[in-house]
Amino acid sequence: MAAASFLLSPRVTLPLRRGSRLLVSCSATSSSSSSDAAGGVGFQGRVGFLGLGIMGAPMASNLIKAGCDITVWNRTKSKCDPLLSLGAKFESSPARVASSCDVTFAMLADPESAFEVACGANGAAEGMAAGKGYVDVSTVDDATSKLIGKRITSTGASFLEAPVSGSKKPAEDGLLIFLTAGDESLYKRVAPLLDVMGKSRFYLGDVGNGAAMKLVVNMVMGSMMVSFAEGLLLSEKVGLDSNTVVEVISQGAINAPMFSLKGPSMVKAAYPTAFPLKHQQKDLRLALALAESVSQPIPTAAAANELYKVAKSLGLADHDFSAVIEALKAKVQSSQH
Ligand SMILES: NC(=O)C1=CN([C@@H]2O[C@H](COP(=O)(O)OP(=O)(O)OC[C@H]3O[C@@H](n4cnc5c(N)ncnc54)[C@H](OP(=O)(O)O)[C@@H]3O)[C@@H](O)[C@H]2O)C=CC1
Ligand SMILES: O=CCCC(=O)O
Repeated sequence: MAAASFLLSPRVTLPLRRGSRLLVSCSATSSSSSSDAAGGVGFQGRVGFLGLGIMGAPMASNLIKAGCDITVWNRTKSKCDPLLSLGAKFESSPARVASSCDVTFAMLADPESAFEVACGANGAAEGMAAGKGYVDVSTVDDATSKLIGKRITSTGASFLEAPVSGSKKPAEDGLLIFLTAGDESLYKRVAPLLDVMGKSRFYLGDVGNGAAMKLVVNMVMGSMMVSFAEGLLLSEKVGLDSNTVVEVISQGAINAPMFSLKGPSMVKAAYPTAFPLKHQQKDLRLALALAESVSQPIPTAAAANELYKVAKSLGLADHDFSAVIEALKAKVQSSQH
């Protein structure tokens, strides 16, 4: 196959950075079309799910609705209740989930919580053993992912990192994009489950490549949002109608679903949380560290990160990341006084 060529389905091999190969597996199927009778989705065994926040809850919910045998745990136990009503089982710690399940997924807030839940006291690693699998779908840095992978595999179990692109609605609709790396046989084993929760999946090789891919994507997204916010405020200042700006952008070369989705509510200063601002700032912080590790300047992302930090200090951490526009508004006000 020519170096730059690729096929859309079902599997694609592309050259990977640093001389190795990138194996890309694409599934163009949606959750419903990929389901079959066996175990609901073609996966035999019990599935654990740790972390039932904005993303974890709908992902686990889709697995239950597809007929999977799901056991859940969440630090705040009350968030398990809607899943238990749908038929999930409950265990009282990550270790107990892992020991009672064949494969366990984790969707945690950040590197610290992902490490704690996997490797801390009563963590998933304590319930792991040969034949089991751990799939971490949280957004973390490559170093944390490697540490978690090392601890999990020290038990004889397999490890796959699989952060996702796509937010609350794609999680609800089973349309996420999985950026996986690590144990390839575990990747193949859980593919039917990924296909319930997502519209496509990429296998990127060694642990760390999935985390890096996710941070690159979210670095671009965080900077795009700041640029968009600047455009909306500038247009308002010069007397343009912001809704018309959103419409014009949506018809041109810089159209992005994110602008059309978030723009109308940003104009109304409403920020219903899909992707919490604190997580976007975390991803920019991690992307900056990734860039520093290879001496790559990313000045636009660095500037965007500063604005998200200001937004956090204004009490906007749990709002949607589009609330970063409020940090720009605050800057204008402070420069006028
Ligand atoms: N929202 C989005 O659009 C997307 C988010 N992501 C990433 O997915 C991950 C989860 O995001 P999201 O669901 O939005 O986040 P939420 O903040 O809604 O959920 C975070 C989850 O982590 C748990 N948690 C936090 N700290 C700890 C801890 N110390 N110990 C145990 N559990 C803990 C929370 O438990 P509790 O309920 O007790 O607080 C909750 O289950 C993040 O890494 C995020 O960057 C990726 C793609 C899109
Ligand atoms: O990590 C969050 C990503 C949000 C999105 O892809 O829309």
